[in-house]
Amino acid sequence: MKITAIRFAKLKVPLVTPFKTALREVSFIEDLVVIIETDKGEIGYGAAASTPVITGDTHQSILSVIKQFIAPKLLGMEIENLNQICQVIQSSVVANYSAKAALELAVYDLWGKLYQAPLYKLLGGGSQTLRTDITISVDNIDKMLSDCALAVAQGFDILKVKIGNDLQQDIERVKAIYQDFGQKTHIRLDVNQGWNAKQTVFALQKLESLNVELELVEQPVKSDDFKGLKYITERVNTPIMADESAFSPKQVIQLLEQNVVDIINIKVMKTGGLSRAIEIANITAQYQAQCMIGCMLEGSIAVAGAAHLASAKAQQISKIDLDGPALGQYDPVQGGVEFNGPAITLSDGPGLGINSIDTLQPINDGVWPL
Ligand SMILES: C[C@H](N)C(=O)N[C@H](CCC(=O)O)C(=O)O
Ligand SMILES: [Mg+2]
Repeated sequence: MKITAIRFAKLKVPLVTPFKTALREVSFIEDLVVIIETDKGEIGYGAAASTPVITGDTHQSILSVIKQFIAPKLLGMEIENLNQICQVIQSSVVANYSAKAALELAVYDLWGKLYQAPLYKLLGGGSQTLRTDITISVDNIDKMLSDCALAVAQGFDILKVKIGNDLQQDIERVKAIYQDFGQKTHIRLDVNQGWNAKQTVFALQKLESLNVELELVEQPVKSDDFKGLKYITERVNTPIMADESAFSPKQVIQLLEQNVVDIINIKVMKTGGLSRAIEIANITAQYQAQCMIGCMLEGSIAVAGAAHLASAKAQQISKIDLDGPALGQYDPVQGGVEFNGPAITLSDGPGLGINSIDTLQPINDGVWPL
């Protein structure tokens, strides 16, 4: 099965409530969809989110990097040579991880179709169902409490609470949420780089002294502040997780080798797809460190890839933050992953298991080669 062309489209889904973090605020899930065509008539789906404040990638940059630097090298390649294709994708250009992720996802989808098996089975096998947390956007305390109540009513028992835009208010937000929901849910915090090291130690020691039990705190300080992360990890009992600091296998080795953090958040938009995500999951296992599979605010095409990986790598990946599609008003993708509250069910169809996609908006000039 040979790669013959690549098509591009956009997919836009309105959110139930605006997604607000210390880094950005958005009201839609917007994916650039990549469709790889083959000489056998099979197509593979991949997708990428635009998160310039985290990856530096936009839909425009993803599209031009694929067309200009990567796609010309993929034309004619055999899907059965999966590792070789991933190597070409990874080495065609530096960085641009979201572009690489979208392409790798579509290639892995086709690999499953070639062997007529769901991806999680080809990757080693695992459970067909997973449980995700849900994100609570940073907002005023009343809105955050009502969002938590809604999430709990929908069956979620792990809340990923966004904070990081005001230290004192953040402490009050966490205290209020813990008071109302701390007994019935696990609470994760994601600061999205909003604090510095001393502020983090102050806030977490304060919360610990009040017996506020947090499952983990994600990326409290700037992505390049490894010294700050280590300073925090050495001074608090709450587990510290790296997100924006952990893109590459090399960074993950440094983070774990030097005891900079306790946990790693793997996202395919940061690793450049599944091949490096697998590599990082294996590295965390070597260090006997825990890891999470996470997502950007992205729809269910890319999340399906991450979910198949999480299923097959359940020994390494113990925490799941794949709630992107659950935050949308609807899911235009049929097959793939199905959400029912916190439960994610993987399709048993081949590859990612996607059957069809509604409301795809083709992009002008969005076919390669033209
Ligand atoms: C959606 C997911 N639960 C999440 O919170 N991801 C964020 C980044 C999302 C974005 O800005 O698109 C994270 O873990 O930092
Ligand atoms: Mg994060």
